[in-house]
Parts: sequence; C-alpha cells; structure tokens
Amino acid sequence: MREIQRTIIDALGVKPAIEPDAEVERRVRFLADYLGATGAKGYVLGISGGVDSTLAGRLAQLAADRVRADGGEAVFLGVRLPYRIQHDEDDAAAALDFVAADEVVTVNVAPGVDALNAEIERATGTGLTDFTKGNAKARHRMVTQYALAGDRGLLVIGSDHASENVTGFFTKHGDGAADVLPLSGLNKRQGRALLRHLGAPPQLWEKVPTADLLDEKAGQTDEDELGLRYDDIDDYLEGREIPVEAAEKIEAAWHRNRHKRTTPVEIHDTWWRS
Ligand SMILES: Nc1ncnc2c1ncn2[C@@H]1O[C@H](COP(=O)(O)OP(=O)(O)OC[C@H]2O[C@@H]([n+]3cccc(C(=O)O)c3)[C@H](O)[C@@H]2O)[C@@H](O)[C@H]1O
Ligand SMILES: Nc1ncnc2c1ncn2[C@@H]1O[C@H](COP(=O)(O)OP(=O)(O)OP(=O)(O)O)[C@@H](O)[C@H]1O
Ligand SMILES: [Mg+2]
Repeated sequence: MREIQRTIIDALGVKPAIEPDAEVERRVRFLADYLGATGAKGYVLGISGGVDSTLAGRLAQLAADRVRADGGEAVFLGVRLPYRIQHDEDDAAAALDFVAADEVVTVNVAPGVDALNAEIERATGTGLTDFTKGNAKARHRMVTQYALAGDRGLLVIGSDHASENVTGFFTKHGDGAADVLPLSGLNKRQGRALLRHLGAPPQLWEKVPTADLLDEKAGQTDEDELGLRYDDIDDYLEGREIPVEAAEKIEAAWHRNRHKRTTPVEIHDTWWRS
C-alpha cells in the first residue's frame, strides 16, 4: 500500500470490510446516546433522494424511535430543500417514504439564493457564476437546517462520509457544516450496503451520486465532476491498489482541501506550511 494511503485510511477510520448489522447498530446507538448526553430534542437533515441523506436520515429516525421506546423525547425532522423543481423529485419522494421521518417540511431554497444573487449583481454589476451559485445553494440549505434546529432544540446531521471527505467534495460551511456525522468512516459502497441492508428499494441504494448544484448541468454526476470513479476511491480507502493516476488525483485533492477538515487557520497553526 502507498504510504500516504495508509495515513489517509487511518485518519478517516475506514475498515476494509464491514458487517452491516453491527455498523447500523453502532451508528444508531451513537445517535441515540448523543441525544441523551446533550439533552437536544432530536435531529434535522435535508433529504435529497441521494444515497447519503437517505441512509443518514433513516439512521436518525431509528435513533429517535429508540430514544422514545426508552421513555425519552426525540424527533427526526426531514427537510426537502429543492432549488425550484428538482429534476429527480421521484427519488426524493421515494427517500422520504423509506426514511419515514416523524415530520417533513419543504423549504424551497430558490427565493433565498436568487435574492442573494440579484443583490450581489446590483451591488457589483456581476451575478454569481453557476459554480459559486451552486455552493450558495448548499450554504442556503445549511442556513435553513440550522434555522429549523435553532427554534426546535434539534441538532443538524451531516451526510459526509469517507469517500467524499477524502477529496473534500463538499461545500465548506455548506453541506460540510453539521453537528453530528453518523456516516463517518464509511466509503460509498459501504453506505450503499447499509442502505440495502436496511431494506431500501434498489432505486435508492443504487442511485448515481450527484451534488446537483448547477443550473446549467442538472444532475451532473459526482464522478464526471471529480474525474474519478467511486469504485477507485472506495478501493483506495479499503487499502487496495488502484491506477496510479487515480491515486495521485485522490492524494492531491486530500492535500489541497486540508483546510476543509480543520477549524479556521490561526497564527499558531503550522500544518499548512508542508
Ligand atoms: N488554502 C485554503 N485555506 C483556507 N481556506 C481556503 C483555502 N482555499 C480555499 N479556501 C476557502 O474555501 C472556499 C472554497 O471552498 P468551497 O466553497 O467549498 O468551494 P469548492 O471546494 O471550490 O467547491 C465545492 C465542491 O464540492 C462539490 N460539492 C458541493 C456540495 C455538495 C457536493 C455533493 O457531493 O453533493 C459536492 C461541488 O460540486 C464542488 O466541486 C474558498 O472560497 C475560500 O473561502
Ligand atoms: N435537493 C435537496 N434537498 C434536500 N437536501 C439536499 C438537497 N441537495 C442536497 N441536500 C443535502 O446536502 C447533502 C449533501 O449532498 P450529497 O449529494 O453529498 O448527498 P446525497 O444527495 O444525500 O447523496 P449522493 O452523494 O448519493 O447524491 C445531502 O445529504 C442533503 O442533506
Ligand atoms: Mg446528492
């Protein structure tokens, strides 16, 4: 194995193989125990129809069910957060069905994002690029989830996992901002395996990952944008050998996006000098 590969695997805590039953139990227990330790009233998460939020949402609902069965108080709030009309709305509906959240609300992020864009255009003479507007959509989803959490005493779940974290493929302070990460240490195929184990329909656990942030390329696949295949990322994180070009791409992204895995850089920090 490459030396840096070992370092990355250890830092992200990925196992070469998992046992779905035990992994589900460990993660549900973590979410339930954390509520007990903090006194928070439950969890909130945006449900997109993608693999990650379907899995994290179902685990959160199972945790809320468990806390209530033990006599506690807990609720899971699922949030639909489309930008206008989502092109894969049928997958989002299937995900909501499967997650079976205690409560669901829909907040369209388009009015907020479009107002920001219009105001920036008025102030500077130039609107946002499609790329930066995409990150603004992710941040607007974050603002919405924290607003709902704040008034209800809930904690915000993040859907980040090892196969996204390794390349920094998330919006800083957007979908990267959360209170609790129940999928940490899992790669993409392990996440799919847990979702399948939990009884999700193939439409959900087989779904092709998309950040779906661009107006001009609705549903662009993560793999197209990254120039990497999840199979290679997942193999790499399981300690397998992958084509050198792909390994080097992963390692360059890992290094380039270090700033996303830490608190804001301070004067006494030295990690960025190497
Ligand atoms: N060296 C450095 N030290 C400290 N801060 C640094 C920095 N370099 C950039 N920054 C800051 O970070 C910002 C750039 O980061 P960011 O805004 O995240 O932007 P960026 O990393 O350029 O873009 C986010 C990427 O994540 C993808 N994404 C986003 C959301 C969801 C998903 C998904 O999988 O569903 C994927 C998205 O498609 C895009 O490729 C800069 O504007 C700057 O403020
Ligand atoms: N249209 C949306 N509605 C609600 N939440 C969303 C939407 N788009 C993104 N999100 C939130 O942002 C998170 C990050 O998106 P990401 O695409 O990485 O995950 P996903 O859509 O759940 O899974 P996948 O990576 O398989 O597409 C989601 O898990 C979800 O919580
Ligand atoms: Mg997605």
